[in-house]
Amino acid sequence: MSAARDLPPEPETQHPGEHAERGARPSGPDDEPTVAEDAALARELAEATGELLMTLRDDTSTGREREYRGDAEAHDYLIGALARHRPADAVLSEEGTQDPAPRRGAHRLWIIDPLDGSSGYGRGGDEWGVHVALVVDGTLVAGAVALPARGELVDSATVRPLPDTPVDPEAGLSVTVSRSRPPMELRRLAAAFPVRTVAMSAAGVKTLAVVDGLVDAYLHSGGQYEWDNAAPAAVAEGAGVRVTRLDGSPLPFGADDPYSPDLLIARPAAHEAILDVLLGR
Ligand SMILES: Nc1ncnc2c1ncn2[C@@H]1O[C@H](COP(=O)(O)O)[C@@H](OP(=O)(O)O)[C@H]1O
Ligand SMILES: [Mg+2]
Repeated sequence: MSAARDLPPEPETQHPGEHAERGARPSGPDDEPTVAEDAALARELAEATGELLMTLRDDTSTGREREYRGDAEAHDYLIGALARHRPADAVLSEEGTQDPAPRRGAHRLWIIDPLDGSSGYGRGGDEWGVHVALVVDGTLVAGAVALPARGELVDSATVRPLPDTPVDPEAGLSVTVSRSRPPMELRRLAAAFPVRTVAMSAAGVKTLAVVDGLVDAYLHSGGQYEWDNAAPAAVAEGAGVRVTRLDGSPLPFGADDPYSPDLLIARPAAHEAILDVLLGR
């Protein structure tokens, strides 16, 4: 037997859009749910949490109290539902404990943001969402994003593939960015080609703007957390949209520290054009 054959197998680095069969089981025993079943559960839970948040929004007055209750009640609902549907799985939630011990080394880890864009929710706007994603052995395999006030609900297994087109350097690119924390990299992009900046709140709202073909890219720097981008990244990759950090490396998922420094979510040609500028290629 050769030395190479004695080595343990390479860890899987598949992302949702790369599964040959969208329903394939990524790893683990045969009685585990398939990716399609997990994506369907993510969708069902994001939808139900969104309905809960819509009811709460209509029953409370504008402001911080609504925001806090939205965060807490959506978290409690999702934690309870995951405990019923997937009792053996670990969960990382924005509103949960930050102690990594209970989820460290988990085979299956749900990463949830029960209410992304909570300040917009508190104000009564429509730029907020629910994120539910699943990471298996460190690989993002499924996710769903609900934007209940906009009537949008997508999951990584059934999202419509986004067609790609070449970048026209004369026309430039449209890039959605955080309304409150726009990235400083915009200046370097604008020096290379025309950039139309579109400010939006909430990571799911910006990601779905790319997935729906309304803008070419979503660029963020200055920090975020895994719960902000796990489900959006899963849905984007399911649609054939590229998701990386600004240095071109994969986004981290399942680390002890859920901090996620920066990201670029863009259709393939736009992703390449933007990284060419940022990396000086
Ligand atoms: N610099 C930063 N540090 C930490 N979190 C950030 C951040 N910039 C954005 N985020 C988080 O990313 C999500 C989307 O932000 P934005 O709307 O500005 O794009 C928000 O999540 P929450 O609303 O769940 O807190 C926000 O808190
Ligand atoms: Mg968030």
